Amino acid sequence: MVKASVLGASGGIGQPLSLLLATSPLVDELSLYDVVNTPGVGADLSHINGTAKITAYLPENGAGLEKALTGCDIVVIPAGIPRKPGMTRDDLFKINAGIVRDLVTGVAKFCPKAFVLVISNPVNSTVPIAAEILKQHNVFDATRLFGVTSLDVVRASTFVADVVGGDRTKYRVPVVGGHSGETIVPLLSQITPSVDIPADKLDALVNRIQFGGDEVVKAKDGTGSATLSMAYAGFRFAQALLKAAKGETGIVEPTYVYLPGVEGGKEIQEIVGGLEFFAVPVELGPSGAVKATNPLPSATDYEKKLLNTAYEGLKGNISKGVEFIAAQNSK
Ligand SMILES: NC(=O)c1ccc[n+]([C@@H]2O[C@H](COP(=O)([O-])OP(=O)(O)OC[C@H]3O[C@@H](n4cnc5c(N)ncnc54)[C@H](O)[C@@H]3O)[C@@H](O)[C@H]2O)c1
Ligand SMILES: O=C(O)C[C@H](O)C(=O)O
Repeated sequence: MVKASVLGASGGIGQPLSLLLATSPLVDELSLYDVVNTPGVGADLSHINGTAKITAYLPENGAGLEKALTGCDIVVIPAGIPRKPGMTRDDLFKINAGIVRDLVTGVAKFCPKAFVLVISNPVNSTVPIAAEILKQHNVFDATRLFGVTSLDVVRASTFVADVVGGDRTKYRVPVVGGHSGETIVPLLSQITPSVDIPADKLDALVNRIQFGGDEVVKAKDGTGSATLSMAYAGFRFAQALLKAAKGETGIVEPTYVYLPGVEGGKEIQEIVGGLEFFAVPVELGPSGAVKATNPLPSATDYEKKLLNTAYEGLKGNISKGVEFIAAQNSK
């Protein structure tokens, strides 16, 4: 019996992500939680003749979150405001930091052993916030907390195929670092199946992967950011985790994790200048993150330059999240 929950289920990502989870044979119960509209979204999804039972909750002064989360094995969090043109993901911190703090407090209380998948931006900071909250409640297990960076991986496969041709579903690109602009580092020298990116196309391709989110924000012209591709990517990661939890082996997906708490992470932490959070391809298993793989030593000189820039950006983003919680504790 697998219970999944989507927090922010009525939103642009939440609805299509919930649709995908509702039709997954790996989910037995899907609980939808949002501050608005979950009765309607829940009624709608409950007419699908899938295997998942659909439940839907509004806050009800805290009781709704408790009911949504109790018994959950996996919690996906796309709650929070999206960007408008001209904004950075960090501009979302002011509002989304508090939303993630409160929702993860619910996770700590009502389903402390669940896998937690954070989509809400800025991921580089909201995942450290989630970790601090779970630590505060003495339930932090780094192998169960994931920043979802799958959209960068999905985009990388698509954009590589746009440049070199071939089957876009087959390219696997290790994308490491974080999830914003220059903290997103695609290791294009390690694509499988291997491809040669023409030297004169490399800068533009890397830039497109790093700033792919901006393309959508611009095209949506003030109405939000990527939702459908994000739902696809978020479902892809959730599904990988659920398959691994059921015992399927050999599943490796890039994700933003707390390095010191994942096997293989400490050695990566030394390379990335001591950063505690970093996205790398992670082997998934029944308990979540089984092993962080380390593609960094094989990075080309070109990629090492990108990595150095990413380290700088991430450092500030991570401490901003950690300090946000520390400041609240000292009040
Ligand atoms: N990780 C990624 O790759 C990635 C990709 C795309 C978007 N995002 C981020 O995901 C977030 C959501 O984007 P969206 O387009 O779905 O936004 P949206 O505004 O369409 O939906 C957000 C939903 O969150 C709900 N919400 C707000 N506060 C809440 C709370 N306290 N509890 C529960 N629900 C709450 C809102 O009611 C809304 O339904 C944004 O922060 C966006 O930047 C991340
Ligand atoms: O660009 C955004 O703000 C949303 C998301 O992080 C994305 O990469 O599409």
